[in-house]
Amino acid sequence: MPAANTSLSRLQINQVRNLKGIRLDQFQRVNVFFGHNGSGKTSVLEAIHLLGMARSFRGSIKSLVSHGEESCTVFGALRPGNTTLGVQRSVSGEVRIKIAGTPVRTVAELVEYLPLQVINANSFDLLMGAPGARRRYLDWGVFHVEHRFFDQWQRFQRGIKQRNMLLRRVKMASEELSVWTRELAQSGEALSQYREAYFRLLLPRFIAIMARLAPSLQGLELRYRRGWDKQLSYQEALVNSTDSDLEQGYTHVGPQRADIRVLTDGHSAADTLSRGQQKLVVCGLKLAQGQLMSEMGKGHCTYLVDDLPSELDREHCGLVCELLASMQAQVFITCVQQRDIGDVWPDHDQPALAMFHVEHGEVTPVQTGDSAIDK
Ligand SMILES: Nc1ncnc2c1ncn2[C@@H]1O[C@H](COP(=O)(O)OP(=O)(O)OP(=O)(O)O)[C@@H](O)[C@H]1O
Repeated sequence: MPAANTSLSRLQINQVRNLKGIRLDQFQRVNVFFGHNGSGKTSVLEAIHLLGMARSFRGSIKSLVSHGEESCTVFGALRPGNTTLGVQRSVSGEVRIKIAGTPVRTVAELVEYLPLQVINANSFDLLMGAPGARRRYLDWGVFHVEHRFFDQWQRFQRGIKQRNMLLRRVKMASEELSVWTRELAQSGEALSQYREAYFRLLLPRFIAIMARLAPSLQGLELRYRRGWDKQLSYQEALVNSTDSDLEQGYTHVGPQRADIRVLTDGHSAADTLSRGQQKLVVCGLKLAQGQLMSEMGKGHCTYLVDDLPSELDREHCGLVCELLASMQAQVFITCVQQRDIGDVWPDHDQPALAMFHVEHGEVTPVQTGDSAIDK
């Protein structure tokens, strides 16, 4: 089992985009990567994501591997305990994962070691995208605080696949369909209860964080929808929808349709908020999850924040930094100029900052007192 409060102490990156062979072991709690466009800052975050999740947070594995190479590898060591993680992905689709030198078969085993929260341009999907993005967000949180959730989630995925296959095969309700309906009702109900319990804990933390991040945003609300009529049990809802399920060949109701609605004064936040306000809400959602995780004794998650200053004015960028600092989580953050984060990170937390200059795929640690580079 991973230790509760892990942080990355060493990182080795081979053949990830323009990062050919990088070794870093000077990490602090807050690690800022600065440099010009196209220098490789986001690729460093992607490499850490690969280490924690065995996949990229943008694009395919094929695009992640340096052009002309067959595979990319990331190796890291965690504090405390010096547990090592290693992930190799090849363009042919092969995945190799090692924990403490021992090969493991599933990504689920890996993700517990370095729980990651990403804030980047894709995070706007939380507001603007399809419900799947919000379900993944919710499930990330439930997975990391409720160890029984994953079994139910897997059971539900198996159940819905079977039931949908059957719906396409048979033309009318059958004994076999009733069996799979009952099985799905059980796992779906359990899955949904874990999500709802998690959401109830998350909501007040999100609201409190938003009051600090954007006090002028009045009437911000999150509403959870579980994916079927709230007056009915899941079994009842499935039975009621059997006819249309048979007609169209798939299961219409259930946790696979769950969603979180984000509202401001009763209006959809996606349609109402400015881009900067949307970014603050996204940061609030991600920070609330990290806070809840550590309050529940599950340790800190690690934040990967790509280009924090974009879309935010200096004051709001500073507020996000203050919250990140107060969480005591390890943070890897990118910006164009050193001062973009250096100047807004809270004074009292400056000793926790490490700066890295990224240029043409090379990463160089910079003394924080050093004014040589574009501060
Ligand atoms: N598969 C690849 N092989 C080699 N180089 C690549 C590959 N994919 C992307 N690159 C290059 O790697 C560089 C690093 O891109 P990255 O997105 O990390 O830059 P960045 O520093 O985050 O830039 P920005 O500030 O513009 O977001 C870019 O110059 C890009 O063209």
